[in-house]
Parts: sequence; structure tokens; C-alpha cells
Amino acid sequence: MEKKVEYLTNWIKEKVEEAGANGALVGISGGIDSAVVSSLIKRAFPEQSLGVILPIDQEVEDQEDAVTLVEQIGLNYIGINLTTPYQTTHATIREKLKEKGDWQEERSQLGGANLQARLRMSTLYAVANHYGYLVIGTDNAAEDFTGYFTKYGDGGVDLVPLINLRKEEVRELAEYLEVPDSIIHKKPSAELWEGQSDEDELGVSYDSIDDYLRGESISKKDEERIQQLHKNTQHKRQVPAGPAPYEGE
Ligand SMILES: Nc1ncnc2c1ncn2[C@@H]1O[C@H](COP(=O)(O)OP(=O)(O)OC[C@H]2O[C@@H]([n+]3cccc(C(=O)O)c3)[C@H](O)[C@@H]2O)[C@@H](O)[C@H]1O
Ligand SMILES: Nc1ncnc2c1ncn2[C@@H]1O[C@H](COP(=O)(O)OP(=O)(O)OP(=O)(O)O)[C@@H](O)[C@H]1O
Ligand SMILES: [Mg+2]
Repeated sequence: MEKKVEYLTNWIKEKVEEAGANGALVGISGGIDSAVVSSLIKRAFPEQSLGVILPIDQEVEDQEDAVTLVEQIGLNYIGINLTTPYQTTHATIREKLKEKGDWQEERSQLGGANLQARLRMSTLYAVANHYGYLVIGTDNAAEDFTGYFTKYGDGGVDLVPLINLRKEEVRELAEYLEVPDSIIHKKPSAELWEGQSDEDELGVSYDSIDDYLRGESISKKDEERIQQLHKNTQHKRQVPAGPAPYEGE
């Protein structure tokens, strides 16, 4: 485990230095993925790393797991409350679409959820620009394969150190790195709306996705669901498509 941690830590260090950046930061949610990335950036850059806690509809102090984590690992951190920017932006969009007669309440949940992820991304980049740091993402192999992230939201980052790790491998790393149990055993959730659960929304468990990624056989139903998610989200793993150069008259 120590070798794996060293490998990931050195990789982050090399990529940040290669970019000529001063250090690294990560958004901290109180979930396991960002907890592991927090520990890695602290090891890579003990003095030049930053955790950013970005609550929406909550106070920074209420993000207890996130605060406990940064204090435990001694990571320099900052809390920026995005409740007002989120509510203002969302209300402005709602008002304009209502005026146009196009607003549909039942279609608003996902757009609002993705807006939260994209406001966090914009905030992380504003802070990163300020310090000359890179933004470190938290996507793991299961999320990447199924496209379970917001395009240009939590998917909008500079480096993705966990991208080849299955969820089970992230858990193993978290245990080795002594991430608090309350974080390790929490039900994975993007927390973009009340009661959201990754596995309910995905329609398949992380264990099943991990088995699939390991090449093991899983139920036909799960296999079809994973392949459908992968296919539908192909665009998120690519640079935006453009036409070939025009070669006519
Ligand atoms: N074929 C295609 N080629 C090019 N672009 C395409 C496209 N199909 C859709 N698009 C574009 O992509 C958009 C849809 O993608 P996107 O905006 O990402 O939206 P979408 O994939 O519908 O939603 C994001 C999902 O990720 C989950 N999430 C988000 C954030 C964090 C976490 C977490 O685990 O923490 C999970 C969230 O709960 C939700 O299930 C469309 O509105 C359209 O603009
Ligand atoms: N309140 C928040 N403050 C700062 N960053 C956040 C917040 N919520 C989400 N993020 C960022 O978005 C990322 C994606 O969330 P995701 O839920 O996939 O990861 P996680 O919360 O670390 O782990 P888990 O998947 O176990 O819930 C987080 O890792 C974090 O970097
Ligand atoms: Mg989460």
C-alpha cells in the first residue's frame, strides 16, 4: 500500500511541477474520493496544498466530515459558501425560462444539480488561478467508465489521480491513509439533492461495476446497464467534437 501511495503522490508531484504550477488543491465534500485525494496532495505538497469546502444550502461548519478530515491530516483549507451564488443563479434562470413559458419544474432537478457542480468547478479554478495551483479531480474508474459526473463540473479538473482505481481500491487506500471511518462507511452520494444515492441513480452497485471492470462475470441486467451508461456518456470522456476542415470551393 505504501508503494501505491508513493506512486500516486510522486505522479501528482511530477505533473504539477511539469505544469510549472505552485501546488495543488481539491474540493472536499466529506466523501471518500476527495478524502483520499486530500491525503495525496498533502503528501505531495505539504506546504503548497489546499482543501476547498464548498457548501450549498449548508454552513461550512455543518460539513463536519470535511472539516474533521482537513484537521486530521493538517491540510490547509478554506470554506466558501456557495448558497447565495447558487440560489441567485438558479432563480434567475428559472425566472427567465418561466417568462418564456418554458419552465418545467420536474425537469429542473438535474439542471440545478449540475449547476451546483459547475459553480464548484468555477470556484475551484478562481482559487487555483489565484495561488497558481492545479485543480485535482476525484473521479475513480467506476465513475469514469459509467460517466457518473457532471461534464465540466466535477469532471472539469486538471489531473485525475484515481482514474484507474476501482471503488474497492479507493476504499483500501482510504483505510491505509486512515481516513475517518465515518467517511469510509458513508453511502456514496453526490449530495446534489435530498436523499440522492449514487447506486440508486446509477441503477447498479459499485461492487458490480468493480466486478465488471475486473473482467468478472456479472448479471446480464447489470452488464447491460453498465454498457448503456458507458455508451451514453462517451462524449464526456472526449474533447468536444468539431467538423473536419472544409475542403470545398
Ligand atoms: N452525444 C453527445 N455529444 C455531445 N454532448 C452531449 C451528448 N449528449 C449529451 N451531451 C451534453 O451533455 C449534457 C449532459 O451531461 P451532464 O451535464 O454532465 O448531465 P448528466 O450526465 O445528465 O448528469 C450528470 C450525472 O452525474 C451525476 N453526478 C454529478 C456530479 C457529481 C457526481 C458525484 O458522484 O459526485 C455525480 C449526477 O447525479 C447525474 O446523474 C447535455 O446537456 C448535453 O449538453
Ligand atoms: N460540498 C463540497 N465542497 C467541495 N467539493 C465538493 C463538494 N461536493 C462535491 N465536491 C467535489 O465533487 C467531487 C465529486 O463528488 P463525489 O460524490 O463523486 O466524491 P466524494 O464525495 O469524494 O466521494 P463519494 O463518491 O464517496 O461520495 C468531490 O470529490 C469533491 O471534489
Ligand atoms: Mg460524494
